[in-house]
Amino acid sequence: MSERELSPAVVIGTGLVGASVAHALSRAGVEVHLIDQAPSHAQVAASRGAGTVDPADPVQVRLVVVAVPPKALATVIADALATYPQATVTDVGSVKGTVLATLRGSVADLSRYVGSHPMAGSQRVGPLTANAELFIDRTWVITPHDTSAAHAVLDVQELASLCGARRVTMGAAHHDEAVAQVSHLPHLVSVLMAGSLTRVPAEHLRLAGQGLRDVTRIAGSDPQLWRQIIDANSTAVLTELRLLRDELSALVDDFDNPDVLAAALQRGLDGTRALPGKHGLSATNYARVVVEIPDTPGALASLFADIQAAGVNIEDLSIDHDLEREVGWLAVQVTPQSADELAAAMTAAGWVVRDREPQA
Ligand SMILES: NC(=O)c1ccc[n+]([C@@H]2O[C@H](COP(=O)([O-])OP(=O)(O)OC[C@H]3O[C@@H](n4cnc5c(N)ncnc54)[C@H](O)[C@@H]3O)[C@@H](O)[C@H]2O)c1
Ligand SMILES: O=C(O)C(=O)C[C@]1(C(=O)O)C=C[C@@H](O)C=C1
Repeated sequence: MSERELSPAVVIGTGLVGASVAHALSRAGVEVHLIDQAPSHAQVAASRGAGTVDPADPVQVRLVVVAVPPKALATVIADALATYPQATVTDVGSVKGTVLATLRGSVADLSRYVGSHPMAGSQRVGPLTANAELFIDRTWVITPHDTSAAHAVLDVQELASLCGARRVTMGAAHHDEAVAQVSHLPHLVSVLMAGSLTRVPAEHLRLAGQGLRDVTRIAGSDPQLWRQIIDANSTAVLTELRLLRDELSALVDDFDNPDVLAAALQRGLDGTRALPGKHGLSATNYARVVVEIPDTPGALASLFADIQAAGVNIEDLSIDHDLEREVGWLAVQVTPQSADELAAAMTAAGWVVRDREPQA
């Protein structure tokens, strides 16, 4: 149950993020009403247990979560503030400053509005891709403004907590500068890399391994949504793009100097180590144990049961699929001290352990 009363809540925009919030709130016992410009999206989300499409009594509503594309945010937030007179209104948009500026120009009293942004999502869209676990242990940025009421900030903090996220509070402009660096520039780099594959012959693409898939996953996102995100934060993104262009130019210009390449590779490694690890703690060096799994129903469940029986804590995991054979590989990341023990237990349980390697 919720520490603060957020019930009943309304979620407007029931795609990936909105429906995921709705699932998480419903699971926490909050009564959730779903609204979407495409009624079928709200119906699909409701049929999967995210809430109800029955309308809420507007005066009873305590919380409204707006999860529509960036261009529509300011209008929908302003409408929600007018329609639900007692509710705290938040949004989950990827950019905060431009939305706040538009609202300041159109809404007299913004005290019940507090922006927010869960740093979790995927390259997919729509209610079928939603899940209640999306935000667990992920960062949820809360961006109060100078006239946000304290109770509204507490409501949004409670929302993030009910979704299982770690809260970070900062101003809208600071948020936008940060996400240009950690989300929007990475997105564009992934897009440029994936775009370059359109000139690579198919026979070469067959050689692609997990590395290329890691680098290009987010380029598979909805171009329309991302056009709106980048447009809404264009000044900060352009600053980052220019810095990266200068770094790329310096590498190209001095490419025959082995020290320049060595420095670039080392800097990349330093960058990966600077990233916080699980639960926001500093990055840990895990070891990877890679186990082959047949592509059959129940194989993963029985593998997880054997890992649990071995008593080893999984820190992270990923699955890679063989393009030719009907198998996949589950790479389980564990502390270096547990890797030998896990590899031995897996082998004893009849699994094929392909690799056991320390990870930088
Ligand atoms: N995709 C991500 O990884 C991610 C992560 C965090 C935040 N966000 C932000 O969340 C918001 C939603 O993104 P998403 O990925 O869930 O997209 P989505 O396309 O899955 O969902 C958007 C939903 O909003 C509905 N919609 C559009 N205009 C509307 C309107 N005027 N009124 C009511 N409903 C409307 C659409 O029909 C759709 O169901 C965006 O602002 C995005 O910046 C996205
Ligand atoms: O695709 C993912 O894994 C994401 O988490 C997407 C991601 C991100 O860049 O971190 C993308 C945009 C959102 O505003 C928040 C999250």
